[in-house]
Amino acid sequence: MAPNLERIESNFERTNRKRVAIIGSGNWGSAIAKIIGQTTRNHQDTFNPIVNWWVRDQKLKEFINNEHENPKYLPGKKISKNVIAISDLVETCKDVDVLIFVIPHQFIAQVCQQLAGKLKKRAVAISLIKGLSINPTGQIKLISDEISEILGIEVAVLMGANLAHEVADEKFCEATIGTHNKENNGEMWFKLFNTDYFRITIVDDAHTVELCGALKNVVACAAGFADGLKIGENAKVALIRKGLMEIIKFIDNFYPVVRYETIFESCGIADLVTTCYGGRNRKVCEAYVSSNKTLAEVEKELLNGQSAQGPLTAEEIFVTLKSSNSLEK
Ligand SMILES: NC(=O)c1ccc[n+]([C@@H]2O[C@H](COP(=O)([O-])OP(=O)(O)OC[C@H]3O[C@@H](n4cnc5c(N)ncnc54)[C@H](O)[C@@H]3O)[C@@H](O)[C@H]2O)c1
Ligand SMILES: O=P(O)(O)OC[C@H](O)CO
Repeated sequence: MAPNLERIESNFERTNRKRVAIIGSGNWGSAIAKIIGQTTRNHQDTFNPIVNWWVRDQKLKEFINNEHENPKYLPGKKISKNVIAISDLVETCKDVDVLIFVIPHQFIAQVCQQLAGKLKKRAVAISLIKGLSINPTGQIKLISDEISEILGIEVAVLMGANLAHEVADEKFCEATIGTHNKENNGEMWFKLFNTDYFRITIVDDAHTVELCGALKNVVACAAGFADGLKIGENAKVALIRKGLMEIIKFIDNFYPVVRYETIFESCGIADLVTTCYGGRNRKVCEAYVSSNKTLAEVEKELLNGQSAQGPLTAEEIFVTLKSSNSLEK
């Protein structure tokens, strides 16, 4: 660590300011690291500005700590020097008060299991992960619930119309934080994420926020198919509208907690629309339906190690619907 950073850190070690760790260094993880680098420096009354960042790959970690940029997942965007890449997961999260989970959803269980019993007692977390988990009997589980069960900590969620490359360019957007009780940590989450170009709204409706974020990826796949098949803009929008109705029906059925006003926040219709026009799920599914390649092949060719979450989520939902006899003939 550079000597000036050591000095800053030792000053803050003596205070109660919260230590933050980011778990995930992909496309969104890197855009978020850029924001958190800024907000923790801007709010040194609340946060220790030295942020731990889990970067699995050793070479990538070294490059990031020298150049302050993630060349694989977010090339050309500088991340502030107070965000320190660490390749050991447990070391990244040691003595940390606030954990930000931002990895593709298929890896969350194995990552959390490595951290079980090793976190600070009063740590809290937020999940930026858009996806679902499924248990052996075919029932879906929210990723935030999975994190909470494995680690025994409170978990909020952040979802929204947030294409990572636009956020990294500091183009204006909104995002929704879903909490279970915003009196608890709402102010802290706002300070940690809100900037002049990344505008946060907080709602006490974490389940709806998270389900909107996960389910819109499936509709985005359908939008990609529509583009690949060239069925026209009117038909594509009809599909998005019907997709939204399906999302609401699914939430009503499996998590009857839906608050309709939450659908009108950034996590709802806005994210659905942005993903169906500018997202990776759309792109991968358009290429898939226009070629003879498998989804895995097009994902590899187009995304360079990034992960489209929609196809996996579609599979998880299919299993859930089948096991609950909810599939329409
Ligand atoms: N990219 C976006 O525009 C965007 C925006 C909002 C939300 N999200 C959501 O954020 C989540 C993370 O997306 P992302 O874009 O940062 O990731 P990504 O799609 O770029 O995937 C790369 C990440 O996966 C990790 N990874 C690969 N193999 C792994 C393994 N075996 N174990 C653990 N981690 C592994 C890599 O280290 C890297 O952090 C997803 O749920 C996504 O839907 C993405
Ligand atoms: O690129 P996608 O399809 O994973 O979507 C990215 C974000 O979720 C858009 O908000």
